[in-house]
Amino acid sequence: AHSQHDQMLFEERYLRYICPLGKGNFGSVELCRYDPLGDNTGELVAVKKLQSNKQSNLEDFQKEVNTLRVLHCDYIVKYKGVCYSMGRLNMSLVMEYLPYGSLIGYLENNRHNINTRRMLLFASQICKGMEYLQSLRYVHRDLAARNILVASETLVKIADFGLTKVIPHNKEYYRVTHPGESPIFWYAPESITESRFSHKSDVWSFGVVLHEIFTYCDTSCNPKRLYMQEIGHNVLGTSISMHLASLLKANWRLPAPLNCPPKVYSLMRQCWAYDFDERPYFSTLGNQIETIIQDERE
Ligand SMILES: CCc1cc(O)ccc1-c1ccc2c(C(=O)Nc3ccc(C)nc3)n[nH]c2c1
Repeated sequence: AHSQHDQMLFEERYLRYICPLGKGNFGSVELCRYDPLGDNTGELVAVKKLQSNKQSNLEDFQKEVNTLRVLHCDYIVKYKGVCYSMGRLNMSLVMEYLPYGSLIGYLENNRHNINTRRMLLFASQICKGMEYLQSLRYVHRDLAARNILVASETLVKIADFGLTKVIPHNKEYYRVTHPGESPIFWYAPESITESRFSHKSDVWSFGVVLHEIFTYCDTSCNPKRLYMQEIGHNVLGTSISMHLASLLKANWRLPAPLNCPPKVYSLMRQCWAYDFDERPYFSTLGNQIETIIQDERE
């Protein structure tokens, strides 16, 4: 059991704003120091302010907190608590601060001293984090390098559970009614065409994350750009997602990244099996990655 202090309540008056951490994918996230002693010895935390306190946002926010509160895994960004301000009208989510930021920036800025083994280490950690999420019947639905944070030179963690859903016990998948702004270039075919999300659609997205890692998140060959080159930039008529779905149905896949070991590209292709039943589980993916790491060591 976890002691009560785990669900810490952060008092707004001790939460010192330092700087913005990025508008990006997480909503507006700020770096703060929680400094009750007022001597700058308090811990650094990442704080996401709840957008306008529209009732719907409040419910979504509460859902995100409830999702996060139960997650305890070395490869998932730790939930620290909430901060209420203006009475209980406004809420902020307080998470552990990861000092190296998103995996995208880290790979782009450090590509010259990141070798295949470190890339595979990151991949195996994401695999373990996803295996843990699945054990709780969570489907992440937005697994992408932008949602992976770097804790240290040898540790990455899965972040941003704003889209995570729990699969009902009597079903194998989650159907989304309001796809909203969808990251379709990370989506499995069944997610594009039927809004069907499952552990196996997360596996598809993991394959795209592998591709991002082995291209050092180079914007010149990111998934969206490669797919759009193939689809053609001046597509009219049917929506881009329909073009993408037919491209995948025709068995076109993202090409092997430069210098990507064949065994790693074969892992990606397994994740991109059109039929979700043929895609591997995160457990088998993790074992295959460990084996490749061993081979790289020899
Ligand atoms: C609170 C929002 C949230 C919500 C959720 O559900 C899961 C994770 C997070 C989250 C999002 C971002 C961060 C960050 C960071 O952005 N760190 C950094 C460090 C250095 C640089 C340059 N940029 C950036 N650290 N911990 C973070 C937790």
